[in-house]
Amino acid sequence: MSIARLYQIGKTFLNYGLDELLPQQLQPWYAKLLRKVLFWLPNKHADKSAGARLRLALQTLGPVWVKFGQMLSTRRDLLPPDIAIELAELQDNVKPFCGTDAQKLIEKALEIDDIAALFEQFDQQPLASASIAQVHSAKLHTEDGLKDVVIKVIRPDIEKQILADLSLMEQFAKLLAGLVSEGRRLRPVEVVREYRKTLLDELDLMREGANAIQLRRNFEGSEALYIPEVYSEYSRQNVLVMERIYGIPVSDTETLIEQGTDMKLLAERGVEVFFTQVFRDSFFHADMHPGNIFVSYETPHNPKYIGIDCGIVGTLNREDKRYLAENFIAFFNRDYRQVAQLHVDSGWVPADTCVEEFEFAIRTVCEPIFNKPLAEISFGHVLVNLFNTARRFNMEVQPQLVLLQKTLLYVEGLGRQLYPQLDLWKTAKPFLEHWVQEQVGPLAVAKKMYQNLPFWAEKMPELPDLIYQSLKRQNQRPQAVSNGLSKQTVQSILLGMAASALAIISGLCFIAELHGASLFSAIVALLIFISAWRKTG
Ligand SMILES: Nc1ncnc2c1ncn2[C@@H]1O[C@H](COP(=O)(O)OP(=O)(O)OP(=O)(O)O)[C@@H](O)[C@H]1O
Repeated sequence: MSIARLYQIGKTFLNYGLDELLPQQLQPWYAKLLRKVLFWLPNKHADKSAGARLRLALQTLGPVWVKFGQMLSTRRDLLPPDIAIELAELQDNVKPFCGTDAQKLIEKALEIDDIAALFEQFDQQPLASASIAQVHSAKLHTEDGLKDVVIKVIRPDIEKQILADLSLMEQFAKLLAGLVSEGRRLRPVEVVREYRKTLLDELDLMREGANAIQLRRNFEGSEALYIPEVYSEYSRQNVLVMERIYGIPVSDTETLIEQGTDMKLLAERGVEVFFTQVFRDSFFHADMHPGNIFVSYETPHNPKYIGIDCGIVGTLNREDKRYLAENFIAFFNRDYRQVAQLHVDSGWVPADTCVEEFEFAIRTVCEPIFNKPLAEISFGHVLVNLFNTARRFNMEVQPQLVLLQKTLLYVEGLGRQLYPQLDLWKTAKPFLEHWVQEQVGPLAVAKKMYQNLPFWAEKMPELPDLIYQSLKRQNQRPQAVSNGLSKQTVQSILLGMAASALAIISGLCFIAELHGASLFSAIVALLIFISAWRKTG
Protein backbone atom coordinates (compact mmCIF):
# COMPACT_ATOMS: atom_id res chain seq x y z
CA MET A 1 0.00 0.00 0.00
CA SER A 2 1.41 3.39 -0.97
CA ILE A 3 1.83 5.68 2.06
CA ALA A 4 1.88 8.75 -0.23
CA ARG A 5 -1.48 7.78 -1.77
CA LEU A 6 -2.92 7.03 1.66
CA TYR A 7 -1.86 10.48 2.86
CA GLN A 8 -3.32 12.10 -0.26
CA ILE A 9 -6.65 10.37 0.30
CA GLY A 10 -6.70 11.29 4.01
CA LYS A 11 -5.81 14.90 3.18
CA THR A 12 -8.58 15.12 0.58
CA PHE A 13 -11.15 13.63 2.98
CA LEU A 14 -10.24 16.14 5.71
CA ASN A 15 -9.92 19.16 3.37
CA TYR A 16 -13.45 18.47 2.19
CA GLY A 17 -14.65 17.87 5.76
CA LEU A 18 -15.86 14.33 5.08
CA ASP A 19 -15.15 13.41 8.70
CA GLU A 20 -18.00 15.76 9.59
CA LEU A 21 -20.47 13.58 7.70
CA LEU A 22 -20.40 11.36 10.78
CA PRO A 23 -22.14 13.17 13.69
CA GLN A 24 -19.73 14.09 16.56
CA GLN A 25 -21.57 12.01 19.14
CA LEU A 26 -21.12 8.89 16.99
CA GLN A 27 -17.37 9.37 16.54
CA PRO A 28 -15.13 7.39 18.92
CA TRP A 29 -12.60 9.32 21.02
CA TYR A 30 -9.57 8.22 18.98
CA ALA A 31 -11.12 9.50 15.72
CA LYS A 32 -11.74 12.90 17.37
CA LEU A 33 -8.17 12.92 18.72
CA LEU A 34 -6.71 12.10 15.29
CA ARG A 35 -8.75 14.92 13.77
CA LYS A 36 -7.25 17.36 16.29
CA VAL A 37 -3.69 16.10 15.68
CA LEU A 38 -4.05 16.72 11.93
CA PHE A 39 -4.77 20.41 12.58
CA TRP A 40 -3.02 21.60 9.40
CA LEU A 41 -5.68 19.92 7.23
CA PRO A 42 -8.81 21.99 7.95
CA ASN A 43 -12.16 21.72 6.18
CA LYS A 44 -11.61 24.26 3.41
CA HIS A 45 -15.15 23.93 2.01
CA ALA A 46 -17.32 24.40 5.07
CA ASP A 47 -19.65 26.69 3.08
CA LYS A 48 -20.67 23.82 0.77
CA SER A 49 -23.29 21.16 1.42
CA ALA A 50 -22.25 17.66 2.55
CA GLY A 51 -23.19 16.17 -0.83
CA ALA A 52 -21.19 18.77 -2.77
CA ARG A 53 -18.13 18.17 -0.56
CA LEU A 54 -18.34 14.42 -1.10
CA ARG A 55 -18.68 14.90 -4.85
CA LEU A 56 -15.70 17.28 -5.05
CA ALA A 57 -13.53 15.01 -2.90
CA LEU A 58 -14.23 11.99 -5.13
CA GLN A 59 -13.56 14.11 -8.23
CA THR A 60 -10.18 15.12 -6.77
CA LEU A 61 -9.23 11.50 -6.03
CA GLY A 62 -9.57 10.36 -9.63
CA PRO A 63 -11.44 7.90 -11.87
CA VAL A 64 -11.74 4.91 -9.51
CA TRP A 65 -13.37 7.11 -6.88
CA VAL A 66 -15.50 8.97 -9.44
CA LYS A 67 -16.90 5.68 -10.70
CA PHE A 68 -17.47 4.63 -7.10
CA GLY A 69 -19.43 7.84 -6.49
CA GLN A 70 -21.46 7.23 -9.65
CA MET A 71 -22.30 3.75 -8.41
CA LEU A 72 -23.21 5.08 -4.95
CA SER A 73 -25.51 7.66 -6.50
CA THR A 74 -27.81 4.83 -7.55
CA ARG A 75 -27.93 3.33 -4.05
CA ARG A 76 -30.94 5.28 -2.85
CA ASP A 77 -31.44 2.50 -0.33
CA LEU A 78 -28.24 3.53 1.44
CA LEU A 79 -27.84 7.27 0.90
CA PRO A 80 -30.03 10.28 1.71
CA PRO A 81 -31.58 11.71 -1.49
CA ASP A 82 -29.65 15.04 -1.43
CA ILE A 83 -26.28 13.24 -1.39
CA ALA A 84 -27.39 10.76 -4.06
CA ILE A 85 -28.47 13.66 -6.33
CA GLU A 86 -25.07 15.38 -5.94
CA LEU A 87 -23.19 12.18 -6.70
CA ALA A 88 -25.26 11.60 -9.82
CA GLU A 89 -23.59 14.72 -11.24
CA LEU A 90 -20.13 13.15 -11.15
CA GLN A 91 -18.49 13.14 -14.56
CA ASP A 92 -15.31 11.28 -15.35
CA ASN A 93 -13.30 14.08 -16.88
CA VAL A 94 -10.20 12.14 -17.75
CA LYS A 95 -7.72 13.18 -20.37
CA PRO A 96 -7.50 10.87 -23.38
CA PHE A 97 -4.30 8.88 -23.69
CA CYS A 98 -2.11 9.19 -26.75
CA GLY A 99 -3.61 7.81 -30.00
CA THR A 100 -0.26 6.32 -31.07
CA ASP A 101 -0.15 4.35 -27.81
CA ALA A 102 -3.68 3.11 -28.49
CA GLN A 103 -2.62 1.99 -31.97
CA LYS A 104 0.38 0.14 -30.53
CA LEU A 105 -1.80 -1.58 -27.94
CA ILE A 106 -4.19 -2.73 -30.69
CA GLU A 107 -1.35 -4.01 -32.89
CA LYS A 108 0.18 -5.91 -29.97
CA ALA A 109 -3.14 -7.42 -28.87
CA LEU A 110 -4.06 -8.52 -32.41
CA GLU A 111 -0.49 -9.62 -33.17
CA ILE A 112 -0.16 -7.51 -36.31
CA ASP A 113 2.80 -5.36 -37.35
CA ASP A 114 0.72 -2.58 -38.79
CA ILE A 115 -2.86 -1.61 -38.00
CA ALA A 116 -3.41 -1.12 -41.77
CA ALA A 117 -3.25 -4.92 -42.16
CA LEU A 118 -6.80 -5.10 -40.76
CA PHE A 119 -8.15 -1.58 -40.58
CA GLU A 120 -8.31 1.46 -42.79
CA GLN A 121 -8.61 5.07 -41.66
CA PHE A 122 -7.80 4.33 -38.02
CA ASP A 123 -8.43 7.68 -36.32
CA GLN A 124 -5.78 8.41 -33.69
CA GLN A 125 -8.03 11.11 -32.28
CA PRO A 126 -10.37 9.20 -29.93
CA LEU A 127 -14.10 9.34 -30.46
CA ALA A 128 -14.58 9.17 -26.70
CA SER A 129 -12.39 8.75 -23.67
CA ALA A 130 -13.57 7.38 -20.34
CA SER A 131 -11.85 6.37 -17.13
CA ILE A 132 -11.17 2.78 -18.10
CA ALA A 133 -11.18 2.72 -21.87
CA GLN A 134 -10.90 4.87 -24.95
CA VAL A 135 -12.83 4.48 -28.21
CA HIS A 136 -11.36 5.03 -31.72
CA SER A 137 -13.09 4.86 -35.06
CA ALA A 138 -11.80 2.90 -38.07
CA LYS A 139 -12.93 0.84 -41.06
CA LEU A 140 -12.52 -2.93 -40.94
CA HIS A 141 -11.74 -5.10 -43.96
CA THR A 142 -14.37 -7.85 -44.09
CA GLU A 143 -15.52 -10.36 -46.70
CA ASP A 144 -18.43 -7.98 -47.44
CA GLY A 145 -16.14 -4.99 -47.92
CA LEU A 146 -15.18 -2.15 -45.58
CA LYS A 147 -17.29 -1.78 -42.42
CA ASP A 148 -17.43 1.22 -40.10
CA VAL A 149 -16.25 0.07 -36.68
CA VAL A 150 -15.14 1.40 -33.33
CA ILE A 151 -12.24 -0.05 -31.40
CA LYS A 152 -12.39 0.14 -27.63
CA VAL A 153 -9.00 -0.05 -25.91
CA ILE A 154 -8.36 -0.39 -22.17
CA ARG A 155 -6.05 2.33 -20.78
CA PRO A 156 -2.49 1.13 -20.29
CA ASP A 157 -1.51 0.42 -16.65
CA ILE A 158 -5.02 1.13 -15.43
CA GLU A 159 -5.34 -2.28 -13.76
CA LYS A 160 -2.44 -1.60 -11.37
CA GLN A 161 -3.92 1.77 -10.35
CA ILE A 162 -7.35 0.27 -9.88
CA LEU A 163 -6.10 -2.58 -7.71
CA ALA A 164 -4.08 -0.20 -5.53
CA ASP A 165 -7.00 2.20 -5.01
CA LEU A 166 -9.44 -0.66 -4.43
CA SER A 167 -7.29 -2.09 -1.68
CA LEU A 168 -7.18 1.33 0.03
CA MET A 169 -10.92 1.65 -0.39
CA GLU A 170 -11.38 -1.75 1.27
CA GLN A 171 -9.30 -0.63 4.26
CA PHE A 172 -11.43 2.50 4.63
CA ALA A 173 -14.60 0.44 4.39
CA LYS A 174 -13.42 -1.89 7.17
CA LEU A 175 -12.46 1.13 9.28
CA LEU A 176 -15.86 2.69 8.79
CA ALA A 177 -17.66 -0.56 9.59
CA GLY A 178 -15.59 -1.07 12.74
CA LEU A 179 -15.79 2.53 13.93
CA VAL A 180 -19.47 2.97 14.70
CA SER A 181 -22.69 1.04 14.35
CA GLU A 182 -24.06 3.72 12.01
CA GLY A 183 -21.13 2.88 9.70
CA ARG A 184 -22.17 -0.78 9.68
CA ARG A 185 -25.70 0.13 8.62
CA LEU A 186 -24.25 1.49 5.37
CA ARG A 187 -22.65 -1.94 4.80
CA PRO A 188 -19.43 -0.38 3.44
CA VAL A 189 -17.51 -3.66 3.17
CA GLU A 190 -20.21 -5.30 1.02
CA VAL A 191 -20.64 -2.17 -1.10
CA VAL A 192 -16.91 -1.95 -1.85
CA ARG A 193 -16.74 -5.70 -2.54
CA GLU A 194 -19.54 -5.36 -5.05
CA TYR A 195 -17.83 -2.34 -6.64
CA ARG A 196 -14.56 -4.27 -6.89
CA LYS A 197 -16.28 -7.03 -8.84
CA THR A 198 -18.01 -4.60 -11.18
CA LEU A 199 -14.83 -2.64 -11.85
CA LEU A 200 -12.65 -5.68 -12.47
CA ASP A 201 -15.31 -7.11 -14.80
CA GLU A 202 -15.16 -3.88 -16.80
CA LEU A 203 -11.46 -4.48 -17.37
CA ASP A 204 -12.24 -7.58 -19.42
CA LEU A 205 -13.53 -6.60 -22.84
CA MET A 206 -13.97 -10.26 -23.85
CA ARG A 207 -16.70 -10.42 -21.23
CA GLU A 208 -18.29 -7.23 -22.58
CA GLY A 209 -18.12 -8.68 -26.10
CA ALA A 210 -19.76 -11.93 -25.02
CA ASN A 211 -22.56 -10.02 -23.24
CA ALA A 212 -23.17 -7.91 -26.34
CA ILE A 213 -23.37 -11.02 -28.53
CA GLN A 214 -25.92 -12.62 -26.18
CA LEU A 215 -28.03 -9.48 -25.97
CA ARG A 216 -27.90 -9.02 -29.74
CA ARG A 217 -29.07 -12.62 -30.22
CA ASN A 218 -31.92 -12.12 -27.73
CA PHE A 219 -33.16 -9.10 -29.70
CA GLU A 220 -32.50 -10.40 -33.21
CA GLY A 221 -35.16 -8.90 -35.51
CA SER A 222 -36.65 -6.77 -32.72
CA GLU A 223 -38.33 -3.47 -33.58
CA ALA A 224 -37.46 -2.07 -30.18
CA LEU A 225 -33.74 -2.63 -29.59
CA TYR A 226 -30.61 -2.97 -31.70
CA ILE A 227 -27.24 -4.08 -30.34
CA PRO A 228 -24.22 -3.50 -32.62
CA GLU A 229 -22.36 -6.51 -33.97
CA VAL A 230 -19.18 -7.55 -32.19
CA TYR A 231 -16.26 -8.77 -34.31
CA SER A 232 -15.10 -11.38 -31.83
CA GLU A 233 -12.24 -12.67 -33.97
CA TYR A 234 -10.59 -9.26 -33.47
CA SER A 235 -11.44 -8.90 -29.80
CA ARG A 236 -9.10 -9.55 -26.89
CA GLN A 237 -9.09 -8.89 -23.16
CA ASN A 238 -8.04 -5.23 -23.72
CA VAL A 239 -9.39 -4.61 -27.26
CA LEU A 240 -12.95 -4.82 -28.54
CA VAL A 241 -13.94 -4.26 -32.16
CA MET A 242 -17.60 -3.63 -32.94
CA GLU A 243 -19.89 -2.14 -35.54
CA ARG A 244 -20.06 1.64 -35.37
CA ILE A 245 -23.55 2.95 -34.74
CA TYR A 246 -24.97 6.33 -35.67
CA GLY A 247 -27.84 7.37 -33.46
CA ILE A 248 -29.29 10.23 -31.47
CA PRO A 249 -28.20 10.21 -27.81
CA VAL A 250 -31.33 9.45 -25.81
CA SER A 251 -30.69 12.50 -23.61
CA ASP A 252 -30.96 14.76 -26.68
CA THR A 253 -34.74 15.13 -26.44
CA GLU A 254 -34.69 18.26 -28.57
CA THR A 255 -33.34 16.45 -31.64
CA LEU A 256 -35.64 13.49 -30.99
CA ILE A 257 -38.68 15.77 -31.00
CA GLU A 258 -37.40 17.67 -34.06
CA GLN A 259 -37.13 14.31 -35.87
CA GLY A 260 -40.81 13.68 -35.18
CA THR A 261 -40.08 10.77 -32.82
CA ASP A 262 -43.11 9.22 -31.16
CA MET A 263 -41.94 10.04 -27.62
CA LYS A 264 -44.75 8.15 -25.86
CA LEU A 265 -44.00 4.99 -27.80
CA LEU A 266 -40.27 5.45 -27.24
CA ALA A 267 -40.74 5.78 -23.46
CA GLU A 268 -43.06 2.76 -23.33
CA ARG A 269 -40.63 0.73 -25.42
CA GLY A 270 -37.90 1.45 -22.89
CA VAL A 271 -39.99 -0.16 -20.16
CA GLU A 272 -40.98 -3.04 -22.44
CA VAL A 273 -37.39 -3.73 -23.45
CA PHE A 274 -36.34 -3.79 -19.82
CA PHE A 275 -39.12 -6.14 -18.71
CA THR A 276 -38.50 -8.37 -21.72
CA GLN A 277 -34.84 -8.65 -20.78
CA VAL A 278 -35.72 -9.45 -17.18
CA PHE A 279 -38.69 -11.78 -17.56
CA ARG A 280 -38.22 -13.38 -20.98
CA ASP A 281 -34.44 -13.63 -21.16
CA SER A 282 -33.28 -13.39 -17.51
CA PHE A 283 -30.40 -11.33 -18.88
CA PHE A 284 -30.47 -7.57 -18.62
CA HIS A 285 -28.21 -4.68 -19.54
CA ALA A 286 -27.39 -3.21 -16.15
CA ASP A 287 -25.53 -0.06 -17.14
CA MET A 288 -28.39 1.83 -18.73
CA HIS A 289 -27.13 5.34 -18.12
CA PRO A 290 -28.13 7.79 -20.87
CA GLY A 291 -24.58 7.80 -22.38
CA ASN A 292 -25.05 4.16 -23.36
CA ILE A 293 -28.41 4.52 -25.08
CA PHE A 294 -29.10 5.97 -28.51
CA VAL A 295 -32.14 6.13 -30.76
CA SER A 296 -31.96 5.15 -34.42
CA TYR A 297 -32.44 7.91 -37.03
CA GLU A 298 -34.64 5.52 -39.00
CA THR A 299 -38.44 5.26 -38.53
CA PRO A 300 -39.00 7.92 -35.83
CA HIS A 301 -42.70 6.91 -35.75
CA ASN A 302 -41.63 3.41 -34.82
CA PRO A 303 -38.55 4.33 -32.77
CA LYS A 304 -35.81 1.84 -32.04
CA TYR A 305 -33.23 1.97 -29.27
CA ILE A 306 -29.56 1.22 -29.83
CA GLY A 307 -27.66 -0.03 -26.78
CA ILE A 308 -23.90 -0.05 -26.29
CA ASP A 309 -21.49 -0.86 -23.46
CA CYS A 310 -22.72 -4.23 -22.25
CA GLY A 311 -19.93 -4.46 -19.66
CA ILE A 312 -22.35 -4.89 -16.77
CA VAL A 313 -25.27 -7.28 -17.11
CA GLY A 314 -27.54 -8.88 -14.56
CA THR A 315 -29.11 -12.32 -14.57
CA LEU A 316 -32.06 -13.50 -12.53
CA ASN A 317 -33.11 -17.00 -11.61
CA ARG A 318 -36.70 -18.22 -11.55
CA GLU A 319 -37.09 -17.53 -7.81
CA ASP A 320 -35.85 -13.95 -8.18
CA LYS A 321 -38.27 -13.37 -11.03
CA ARG A 322 -41.15 -14.82 -9.05
CA TYR A 323 -40.21 -12.64 -6.13
CA LEU A 324 -40.32 -9.55 -8.31
CA ALA A 325 -43.45 -10.30 -10.27
CA GLU A 326 -45.59 -11.49 -7.37
CA ASN A 327 -44.45 -8.71 -5.08
CA PHE A 328 -45.14 -6.02 -7.63
CA ILE A 329 -48.59 -7.41 -8.35
CA ALA A 330 -49.44 -7.76 -4.65
CA PHE A 331 -48.03 -4.30 -3.97
CA PHE A 332 -50.05 -2.59 -6.66
CA ASN A 333 -53.16 -4.40 -5.36
CA ARG A 334 -52.17 -2.93 -1.96
CA ASP A 335 -52.23 -6.47 -0.59
CA TYR A 336 -49.44 -6.10 1.99
CA ARG A 337 -50.47 -9.29 3.78
CA GLN A 338 -49.79 -11.16 0.53
CA VAL A 339 -46.39 -9.44 0.16
CA ALA A 340 -45.46 -10.48 3.72
CA GLN A 341 -46.82 -14.02 3.27
CA LEU A 342 -44.89 -14.43 0.01
CA HIS A 343 -41.65 -13.58 1.79
CA VAL A 344 -42.30 -16.15 4.52
CA ASP A 345 -43.62 -18.93 2.25
CA SER A 346 -40.65 -18.77 -0.06
CA GLY A 347 -38.09 -18.66 2.75
CA TRP A 348 -36.81 -15.17 1.87
CA VAL A 349 -37.31 -14.21 5.51
CA PRO A 350 -36.99 -16.72 8.40
CA ALA A 351 -39.96 -19.04 8.89
CA ASP A 352 -40.56 -17.73 12.42
CA THR A 353 -41.10 -14.14 11.17
CA CYS A 354 -44.32 -12.68 12.53
CA VAL A 355 -46.36 -12.11 9.35
CA GLU A 356 -48.57 -9.46 11.00
CA GLU A 357 -45.55 -7.44 12.13
CA PHE A 358 -43.90 -7.75 8.73
CA GLU A 359 -47.13 -6.77 6.99
CA PHE A 360 -47.43 -3.73 9.25
CA ALA A 361 -43.84 -2.64 8.49
CA ILE A 362 -44.41 -2.98 4.75
CA ARG A 363 -47.68 -1.08 4.98
CA THR A 364 -45.98 1.74 6.90
CA VAL A 365 -43.35 2.34 4.23
CA CYS A 366 -45.40 1.50 1.15
CA GLU A 367 -48.82 3.05 1.83
CA PRO A 368 -47.57 6.69 1.62
CA ILE A 369 -46.40 5.90 -1.92
CA PHE A 370 -50.04 5.61 -2.95
CA ASN A 371 -50.61 9.27 -2.09
CA LYS A 372 -49.42 9.91 -5.63
CA PRO A 373 -51.39 9.02 -8.74
CA LEU A 374 -50.54 5.50 -9.99
CA ALA A 375 -48.78 6.92 -13.05
CA GLU A 376 -46.25 8.73 -10.87
CA ILE A 377 -45.30 5.85 -8.63
CA SER A 378 -41.69 4.78 -8.99
CA PHE A 379 -41.12 1.02 -9.26
CA GLY A 380 -37.51 1.58 -8.25
CA HIS A 381 -38.51 3.30 -5.02
CA VAL A 382 -41.06 0.63 -4.27
CA LEU A 383 -38.23 -1.89 -4.46
CA VAL A 384 -35.88 0.28 -2.38
CA ASN A 385 -38.54 0.47 0.36
CA LEU A 386 -39.36 -3.22 0.13
CA PHE A 387 -35.69 -4.27 0.32
CA ASN A 388 -35.02 -1.97 3.27
CA THR A 389 -37.98 -3.39 5.17
CA ALA A 390 -37.10 -6.96 4.26
CA ARG A 391 -33.51 -6.41 5.45
CA ARG A 392 -34.83 -5.33 8.84
CA PHE A 393 -36.59 -8.72 8.96
CA ASN A 394 -33.31 -10.52 8.18
CA MET A 395 -33.73 -11.03 4.45
CA GLU A 396 -30.41 -11.18 2.61
CA VAL A 397 -31.20 -9.18 -0.53
CA GLN A 398 -29.25 -10.75 -3.40
CA PRO A 399 -26.83 -8.44 -5.29
CA GLN A 400 -28.62 -9.32 -8.54
CA LEU A 401 -31.85 -7.88 -7.16
CA VAL A 402 -30.05 -4.73 -6.04
CA LEU A 403 -28.56 -4.42 -9.55
CA LEU A 404 -32.04 -4.77 -10.98
CA GLN A 405 -33.44 -2.15 -8.63
CA LYS A 406 -30.70 0.29 -9.71
CA THR A 407 -31.40 -0.39 -13.39
CA LEU A 408 -35.10 0.09 -12.81
CA LEU A 409 -34.40 3.56 -11.37
CA TYR A 410 -32.46 4.41 -14.55
CA VAL A 411 -35.18 3.04 -16.82
CA GLU A 412 -37.86 4.98 -14.99
CA GLY A 413 -35.82 8.18 -15.00
CA LEU A 414 -35.22 7.80 -18.70
CA GLY A 415 -38.85 7.00 -19.53
CA ARG A 416 -40.19 9.98 -17.61
CA GLN A 417 -37.60 12.28 -19.15
CA LEU A 418 -38.78 11.22 -22.60
CA TYR A 419 -42.47 11.29 -21.80
CA PRO A 420 -43.38 12.75 -18.39
CA GLN A 421 -46.88 11.24 -18.33
CA LEU A 422 -45.52 7.71 -18.81
CA ASP A 423 -47.64 5.24 -16.82
CA LEU A 424 -45.13 2.59 -15.92
CA TRP A 425 -47.58 0.33 -14.19
CA LYS A 426 -49.91 0.23 -17.22
CA THR A 427 -46.98 -0.77 -19.44
CA ALA A 428 -45.48 -3.31 -17.06
CA LYS A 429 -48.62 -4.94 -15.61
CA PRO A 430 -49.51 -7.13 -18.61
CA PHE A 431 -45.91 -8.40 -18.66
CA LEU A 432 -45.90 -9.36 -15.01
CA GLU A 433 -49.35 -10.93 -15.04
CA HIS A 434 -48.60 -12.89 -18.18
CA TRP A 435 -45.36 -14.17 -16.70
CA VAL A 436 -46.97 -15.25 -13.41
CA GLN A 437 -49.76 -16.93 -15.41
CA GLU A 438 -47.16 -18.86 -17.37
CA GLN A 439 -45.48 -20.12 -14.20
CA VAL A 440 -48.55 -21.61 -12.53
CA GLY A 441 -51.63 -23.49 -13.71
CA PRO A 442 -52.05 -26.70 -15.72
CA LEU A 443 -50.49 -25.30 -18.87
CA ALA A 444 -47.27 -24.49 -17.01
CA VAL A 445 -47.17 -28.02 -15.51
CA ALA A 446 -47.74 -29.58 -18.93
CA LYS A 447 -45.03 -27.38 -20.40
CA LYS A 448 -42.58 -28.41 -17.71
CA MET A 449 -43.40 -32.08 -18.24
CA TYR A 450 -42.98 -31.61 -21.95
CA GLN A 451 -39.56 -30.04 -21.42
CA ASN A 452 -38.57 -33.02 -19.27
CA LEU A 453 -39.68 -35.60 -21.84
CA PRO A 454 -36.23 -36.14 -23.43
CA PHE A 455 -34.86 -36.97 -19.96
CA TRP A 456 -37.64 -39.48 -19.33
CA ALA A 457 -37.33 -40.98 -22.80
CA GLU A 458 -33.70 -41.72 -21.94
CA LYS A 459 -34.41 -43.09 -18.45
CA MET A 460 -37.60 -45.07 -19.14
CA PRO A 461 -36.02 -48.25 -20.52
CA GLU A 462 -34.24 -48.67 -17.16
CA LEU A 463 -37.39 -48.22 -15.09
CA PRO A 464 -38.94 -51.73 -15.30
CA ASP A 465 -35.57 -53.12 -14.31
CA LEU A 466 -35.33 -50.69 -11.38
CA ILE A 467 -38.83 -51.58 -10.18
CA TYR A 468 -37.98 -55.26 -10.46
CA GLN A 469 -34.74 -54.79 -8.48
CA SER A 470 -36.48 -52.79 -5.80
CA LEU A 471 -39.26 -55.33 -5.39
CA LYS A 472 -36.72 -58.12 -5.32
CA ARG A 473 -34.89 -56.38 -2.49
CA GLN A 474 -38.15 -55.94 -0.62
CA ASN A 475 -38.95 -59.57 -1.15
CA GLN A 476 -35.64 -60.57 0.41
CA ARG A 477 -36.54 -58.84 3.70
CA PRO A 478 -37.40 -61.45 6.40
CA GLN A 479 -41.18 -60.87 6.53
CA ALA A 480 -41.43 -60.68 2.77
CA VAL A 481 -39.59 -63.98 2.49
CA SER A 482 -42.14 -65.69 4.67
CA ASN A 483 -45.19 -64.09 3.07
CA GLY A 484 -44.15 -63.90 -0.56
CA LEU A 485 -45.56 -61.02 -2.62
CA SER A 486 -48.79 -59.43 -1.40
CA LYS A 487 -51.70 -58.79 -3.75
CA GLN A 488 -51.04 -55.05 -3.53
CA THR A 489 -47.38 -55.45 -4.44
CA VAL A 490 -48.25 -57.52 -7.49
CA GLN A 491 -50.74 -54.85 -8.55
CA SER A 492 -48.18 -52.15 -8.15
CA ILE A 493 -45.66 -54.14 -10.27
CA LEU A 494 -48.19 -54.49 -13.04
CA LEU A 495 -49.13 -50.82 -12.88
CA GLY A 496 -45.47 -49.84 -12.82
CA MET A 497 -44.80 -51.98 -15.90
CA ALA A 498 -47.77 -50.47 -17.74
CA ALA A 499 -46.67 -46.94 -16.85
CA SER A 500 -43.10 -47.67 -17.97
CA ALA A 501 -44.34 -49.02 -21.28
CA LEU A 502 -46.46 -45.90 -21.78
CA ALA A 503 -43.54 -43.67 -20.87
CA ILE A 504 -41.35 -45.44 -23.43
CA ILE A 505 -44.08 -44.95 -26.02
CA SER A 506 -44.23 -41.27 -25.04
CA GLY A 507 -40.47 -40.94 -25.51
CA LEU A 508 -40.66 -42.65 -28.91
CA CYS A 509 -43.53 -40.39 -29.98
CA PHE A 510 -41.47 -37.39 -28.93
CA ILE A 511 -38.52 -38.54 -31.01
CA ALA A 512 -40.91 -39.09 -33.93
CA GLU A 513 -42.13 -35.51 -33.35
CA LEU A 514 -45.68 -36.69 -32.55
CA HIS A 515 -45.81 -34.17 -29.78
CA GLY A 516 -49.53 -34.37 -28.96
CA ALA A 517 -49.44 -38.18 -28.58
CA SER A 518 -46.21 -37.93 -26.62
CA LEU A 519 -47.67 -35.47 -24.14
CA PHE A 520 -50.86 -37.50 -23.72
CA SER A 521 -49.06 -40.80 -23.03
CA ALA A 522 -46.66 -39.03 -20.64
CA ILE A 523 -49.58 -37.67 -18.60
CA VAL A 524 -51.30 -41.09 -18.47
CA ALA A 525 -47.97 -42.73 -17.53
CA LEU A 526 -47.52 -40.26 -14.71
CA LEU A 527 -51.02 -40.89 -13.35
CA ILE A 528 -50.46 -44.66 -13.40
CA PHE A 529 -47.08 -44.24 -11.70
CA ILE A 530 -48.69 -42.22 -8.91
CA SER A 531 -51.34 -44.88 -8.42
CA ALA A 532 -48.66 -47.66 -8.37
CA TRP A 533 -46.60 -45.73 -5.88
CA ARG A 534 -49.61 -45.21 -3.60
CA LYS A 535 -50.28 -48.94 -3.60
CA THR A 536 -46.70 -49.70 -2.52
CA GLY A 537 -46.97 -46.99 0.20
N1 LIG B 1 -20.45 1.00 -31.34
C1 LIG B 1 -20.27 2.31 -31.18
N2 LIG B 1 -20.57 3.17 -32.18
C2 LIG B 1 -20.42 4.50 -32.04
N3 LIG B 1 -19.94 5.08 -30.93
C3 LIG B 1 -19.61 4.29 -29.89
C4 LIG B 1 -19.74 2.88 -29.97
N4 LIG B 1 -19.33 2.35 -28.80
C5 LIG B 1 -18.95 3.39 -28.04
N5 LIG B 1 -19.11 4.56 -28.67
C6 LIG B 1 -18.81 5.92 -28.15
O1 LIG B 1 -17.85 5.83 -27.14
C7 LIG B 1 -18.37 6.27 -25.89
C8 LIG B 1 -17.80 5.42 -24.76
O2 LIG B 1 -18.13 4.07 -24.99
P1 LIG B 1 -18.47 3.07 -23.80
O3 LIG B 1 -19.62 3.58 -23.03
O4 LIG B 1 -18.57 1.71 -24.36
O5 LIG B 1 -17.12 3.21 -22.96
P2 LIG B 1 -16.87 3.09 -21.41
O6 LIG B 1 -15.40 3.19 -21.24
O7 LIG B 1 -17.52 1.88 -20.88
O8 LIG B 1 -17.56 4.38 -20.83
P3 LIG B 1 -18.46 4.52 -19.54
O9 LIG B 1 -17.99 3.53 -18.55
O10 LIG B 1 -18.24 5.94 -19.12
O11 LIG B 1 -19.86 4.26 -20.00
C9 LIG B 1 -19.88 6.18 -26.03
O12 LIG B 1 -20.55 7.09 -25.21
C10 LIG B 1 -20.06 6.51 -27.52
O13 LIG B 1 -20.04 7.90 -27.71
